[in-house]
Amino acid sequence: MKIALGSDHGGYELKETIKKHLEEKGYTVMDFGTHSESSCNYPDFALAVAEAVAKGEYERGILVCGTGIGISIAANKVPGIRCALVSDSFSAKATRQHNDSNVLALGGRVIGVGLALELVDIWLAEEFQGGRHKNRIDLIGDIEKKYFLNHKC
Ligand SMILES: O=C[C@H](O)[C@H](O)[C@H](O)COP(=O)(O)O
Repeated sequence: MKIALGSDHGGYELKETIKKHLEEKGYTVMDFGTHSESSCNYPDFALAVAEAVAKGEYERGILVCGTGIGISIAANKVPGIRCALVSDSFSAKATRQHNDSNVLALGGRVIGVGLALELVDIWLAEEFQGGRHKNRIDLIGDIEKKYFLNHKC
């Protein structure tokens, strides 16, 4: 599985730890930055990762900012992106099973490394259940069509 990673300065340290963890597990990882703890703007990295996932260049994306909130809000503006901000294992599992989330957002200033890596592993392993959940994903797609009719990545 090919995974796109991104963060701002608030998520930089955790993003680096996640990158090492995923590489050790044999995943192909592309780091879209940021590449230091210097202050930067999370929408830039959300856009880069979200577009790469929306275009199908990467199967999943993982984004980290201080809280995970800003970067998830920004990623969810890209049509086709279902970015889930997660800080517990039940939600990590459920958002794959029910929402078919294709981007995971984490808060580097919120959760510890141990929990973050556990959430990443759960989220990457879990499958979408389809069925009634597929209908709801299609309804989300309808909302995108209503507002982004002329948009192309
Ligand atoms: O939702 C936004 C993120 O948590 C950012 O990482 C945060 O706002 C950055 O804050 P600061 O510029 O004060 O480090």
